[in-house]
Amino acid sequence: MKVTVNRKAHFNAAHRLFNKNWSDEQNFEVFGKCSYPNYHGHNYEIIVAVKGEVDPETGFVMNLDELRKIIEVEVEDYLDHKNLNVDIEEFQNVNPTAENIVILIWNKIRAKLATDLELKVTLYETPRNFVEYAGE
Ligand SMILES: Nc1nc2c(c(=O)[nH]1)N=C([C@H](O)[C@H](O)COP(=O)(O)OP(=O)(O)OP(=O)(O)O)CN2
Ligand SMILES: [Zn+2]
Repeated sequence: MKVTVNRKAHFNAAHRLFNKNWSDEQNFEVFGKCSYPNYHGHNYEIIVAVKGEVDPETGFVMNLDELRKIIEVEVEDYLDHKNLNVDIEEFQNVNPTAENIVILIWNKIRAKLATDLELKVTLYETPRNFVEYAGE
């Protein structure tokens, strides 16, 4: 019997969505206001869902305090109050869309979890725009 444990977190970050090979007009056509050159910010919310068997000795799938610490180091310390285009190595040549941000977060958390645990990350870029990634 598998159970999913969830932990919410948030970070604030600035970004600009654009393709460097396109003109400002082309970028505005595709990315709209998100392509403005001087960046803009979002209050990102995440839900980290870890699924696995309940350990009969602890009653835990995993200790949520351990998950809290992983998120703090891998997500909050890494992304909070950063300019994603400028400060984050992975976005030097990759557009920091919600899709690409959730993949980055998933990869960083995945590397810290036991292999028998399943992981899904949900990222809210705005209260109405959100993406999900489970490593498929
Ligand atoms: N597939 C994607 N589409 C869009 C992304 C994205 O990351 N992936 N990102 C953006 C913008 O960065 C941003 O999310 C849009 O912000 P905003 O216009 O404020 O979004 P809302 O729809 O929530 O605002 P409303 O008030 O409802 O207009 C765009 N597309
Ligand atoms: Zn944006």
